[in-house]
Amino acid sequence: MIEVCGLHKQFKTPVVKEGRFAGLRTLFTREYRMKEAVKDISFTISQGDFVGYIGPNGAGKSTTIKMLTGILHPSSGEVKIGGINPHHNRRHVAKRLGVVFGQRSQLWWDLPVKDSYDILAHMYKVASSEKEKRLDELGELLDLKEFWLTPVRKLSLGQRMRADIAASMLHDPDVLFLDEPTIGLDVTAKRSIRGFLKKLNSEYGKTILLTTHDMDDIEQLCQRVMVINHGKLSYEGTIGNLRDKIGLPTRIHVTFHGTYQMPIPKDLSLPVELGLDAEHTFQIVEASSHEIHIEANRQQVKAMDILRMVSGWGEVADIHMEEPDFEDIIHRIY
Ligand SMILES: Nc1ncnc2c1ncn2[C@@H]1O[C@H](COP(=O)(O)OP(=O)(O)OP(=O)(O)O)[C@@H](O)[C@H]1O
Repeated sequence: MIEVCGLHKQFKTPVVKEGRFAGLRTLFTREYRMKEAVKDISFTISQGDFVGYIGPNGAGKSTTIKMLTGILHPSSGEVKIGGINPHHNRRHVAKRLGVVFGQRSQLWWDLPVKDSYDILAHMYKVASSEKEKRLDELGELLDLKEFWLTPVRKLSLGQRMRADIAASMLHDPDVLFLDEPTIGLDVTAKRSIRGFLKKLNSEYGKTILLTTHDMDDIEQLCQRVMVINHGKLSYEGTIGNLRDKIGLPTRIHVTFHGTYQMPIPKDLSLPVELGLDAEHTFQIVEASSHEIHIEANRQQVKAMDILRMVSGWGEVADIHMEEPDFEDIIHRIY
């Protein structure tokens, strides 16, 4: 569905002079600096995939999305959406794409929301009956009707984002590029947008590429994640594999009925390392009269093996596993 091969983007910016008449001298300068925003990126996204595209500020995410939509021309490399190059046939590809830039609205600021939809439907040549049908459906799903006739500038951020997402769906595209659609939203607004995006993907089969700094968006929505850093892809795969790759420990909390007997003295200062054998080790990081907390790298030791061992120490009442926090994992790779 989306094929990206050896994508590069360089920006040429004038070197800004310092000192007196700097602006004027910069204007006439012939000195430029090259900025490589995207370096040799290749990936494929299949139909119906929901992929997260993450990376620190300035990593090259928006530049990539702009190249995918045909807004920016790559310095080299190729993009194909449904087999078509958006730079050779932008209009054709635009019909299949819905795009939301969370930081910038595509709606007309002073017009009521519905008027913006009329203009967009006209631009995309959506028939009137089809437009009404789609607006009915989107209005219902995104709860738009309460602010249908309100000018865009008077909407709350959450309402504006819902209105923008609906605008991107008016021509019923099969691919959606969403650049930070939950930025600045409160918990309830985020939940409502996530619920809608989940539905679009699972029930309507839309292919979605999502850029976000909110790791909950990624965890709750994406089957796959791509990490970009300094313009290069540094990881592509599932969130689970990313966890394993980074090797942050899983925390296992074991509660016993009554007391338990560890094979080490309880007054020993913790953490202490235990092992199934020399290579398969885990750590006891906390221990109280009825409870122990264990940290283990699940690539090295299976949780079941640990549980088998601790069940020999006493009667296990409850077990709770805490996977490493996704924010921490991402922090490690940035
Ligand atoms: N039009 C431009 N001219 C010059 N440099 C640019 C231009 N657009 C982006 N850049 C530079 O390219 C790099 C990548 O920018 P980009 O906006 O793609 O990052 P991003 O990953 O989307 O960041 P953020 O998370 O902050 O939105 C940055 O160093 C940015 O300053």
